[in-house]
Amino acid sequence: MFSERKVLLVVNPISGDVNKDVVFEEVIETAAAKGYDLRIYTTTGEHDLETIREMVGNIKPERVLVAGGDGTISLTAEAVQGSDVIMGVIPVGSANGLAMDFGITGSITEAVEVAFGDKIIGIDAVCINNEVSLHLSDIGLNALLVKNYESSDTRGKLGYAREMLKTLSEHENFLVKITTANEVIETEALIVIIANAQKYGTGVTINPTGDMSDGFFELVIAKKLDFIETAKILAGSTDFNPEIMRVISVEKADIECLDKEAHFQIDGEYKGMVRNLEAHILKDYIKVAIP
Ligand SMILES: Nc1ncnc2c1ncn2[C@@H]1O[C@H](COP(=O)(O)OP(=O)(O)OP(=O)(O)O)[C@@H](O)[C@H]1O
Repeated sequence: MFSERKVLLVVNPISGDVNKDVVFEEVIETAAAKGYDLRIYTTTGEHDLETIREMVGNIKPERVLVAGGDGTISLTAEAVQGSDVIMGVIPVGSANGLAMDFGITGSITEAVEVAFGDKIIGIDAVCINNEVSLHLSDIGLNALLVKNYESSDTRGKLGYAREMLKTLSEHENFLVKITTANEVIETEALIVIIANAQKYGTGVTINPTGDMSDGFFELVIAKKLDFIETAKILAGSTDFNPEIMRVISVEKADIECLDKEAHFQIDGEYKGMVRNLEAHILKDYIKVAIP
């Protein structure tokens, strides 16, 4: 059947440990039932951004469905950004923090239903040193953990715990100067998080007030690991002890590490050591189908 309504499915064959056959079956069936002409792209790990961008330009799909982890979702968002295309998310990665923040937590069948559904919202992104962060980026402790985890050969929860202990013993606090439209903060920090979303892929909420569509991002500045403040975060409280933790909502910020370089990660990908970061919001970066 020839249809003017086209949908492109992007699948990362290696993400998570989920058999992608179920994804193919569900999407093929639903696309046919809804009268969509379906095209499929399987990522290769090489030049995927350019290829998806080119396919979107040529095919002009109404929607692009993406089945993968956070990495593949961010990549696809970047490829379709600037068009009117709606992105549908089928979370099948080892880290699905982004999908969790979109409220997409059910089965593959449910995710496919949502991806073809009518509830659409605009999602902001944060531009950090000319790179795009859809989710959570940071300098300090967690970025060092991402680095250690990436370079270790262990996987899973046990491997994560082992790298966490190693990271805690290696990490040193740093001095940071943060300049926003309203204030200049100079402080010692364990971590500074640039948060568009609320939760890390592990499910830990770090930014309870985060709203991906409000035109702001949050800076979460923590000076030390503190049981009470951590418990408050987990309980969704925002009433932090300012001596230990601050959360501020901004549209733009300059961050300077004053005494040494700090480890830096964007959306779970280690980016090396940095001295300076410039971050600003990219309002309404992409349209996403949500439950
Ligand atoms: N066909 C492929 N072969 C090997 N690597 C691939 C392939 N397609 C995509 N990739 C790689 O997969 C990574 C993205 O994985 P994604 O985030 O979707 O899933 P994940 O299971 O959550 O992965 P991770 O554990 O690395 O977060 C990218 O590094 C990308 O280069």
